[in-house]
Amino acid sequence: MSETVILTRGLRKEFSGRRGTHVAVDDLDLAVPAGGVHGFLGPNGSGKTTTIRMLLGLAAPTSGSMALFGEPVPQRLPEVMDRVGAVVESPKFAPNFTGRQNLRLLAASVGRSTSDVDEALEKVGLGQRSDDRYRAYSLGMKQRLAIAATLLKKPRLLILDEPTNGLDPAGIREIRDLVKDLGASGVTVLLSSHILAEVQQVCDSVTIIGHGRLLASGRVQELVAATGAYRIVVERPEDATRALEEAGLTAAADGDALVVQTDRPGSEISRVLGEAGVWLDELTPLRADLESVFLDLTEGDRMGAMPSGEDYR
Ligand SMILES: Nc1ncnc2c1ncn2[C@@H]1O[C@H](COP(=O)(O)OP(=O)(O)OP(=O)(O)O)[C@@H](O)[C@H]1O
Repeated sequence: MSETVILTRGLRKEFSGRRGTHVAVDDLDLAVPAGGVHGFLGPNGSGKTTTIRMLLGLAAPTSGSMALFGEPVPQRLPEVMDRVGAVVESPKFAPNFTGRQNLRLLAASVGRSTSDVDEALEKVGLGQRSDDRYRAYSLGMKQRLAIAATLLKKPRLLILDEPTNGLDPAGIREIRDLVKDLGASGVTVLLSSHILAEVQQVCDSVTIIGHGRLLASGRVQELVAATGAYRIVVERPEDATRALEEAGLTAAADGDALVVQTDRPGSEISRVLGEAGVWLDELTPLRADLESVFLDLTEGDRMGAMPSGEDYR
């Protein structure tokens, strides 16, 4: 069985304010397996940052337990922190120094070499821009430098909290490609986001939360399992519709194709049509995408979390 890199059990965080107690994280069981990219998804205010802050010892849980690499945290954080890199808040870099100079300073303070710096800059693809001043960097370049800084210690777990926030589409694509490469290189990446399209393209597995509670967790392929519908293309749609209806199946026209809603296997459709002498050109199972799964699961949470009229993305 693969190692569980992040594990929480019954994790809870309450904030007390003038208006009483607010539960930001509620009985959360999180399990992130080693290797690949794990999406940590939820609408704004659902408790992602609070969970990450607790894992990193930046906030104290109200109750529950947490472990990183099997070691209880925060108790044993000092022992595991050299295996963990995190970009949670925007890191402070010197604006008049170049990206490379900033990283060299950092490397010197943590006992890393200039070749470690070069390697990290190479990995995040800053290339020649490494020698430009930090203040001239775009938001995406700043984000990549922040990731390069965490790579200096060659972490086995990388925690990125909404790394594409505020980036333009090109910047989002760059970070997405980088995260994908890092996951493929053997680093376990926890990627928090509320942008579904982005996560679906990079993540191997996901945890979806709403109002601090676990809503779903698993491999992306499993979460977006077949919806019980097939799209078929046949030469004689009228004959196909009739044959399917006689077999108790309904088919609705969808452009040149037909959509058949059924929980029966696709082979059944092909048998019914074959027996009626209608041959299939195409039969495709229709799948929900992660976005529809997410929207279904978090519908109530989004309504609670967002002021009316605001786009939660
Ligand atoms: N220090 C704090 N004091 C009081 N309430 C807080 C504090 N930090 C977070 N919260 C509240 O806890 C809830 C969860 O916030 P959190 O930032 O963890 O959500 P998130 O899922 O990371 O959201 P986003 O996607 O907007 O970053 C929110 O209702 C937030 O207002």
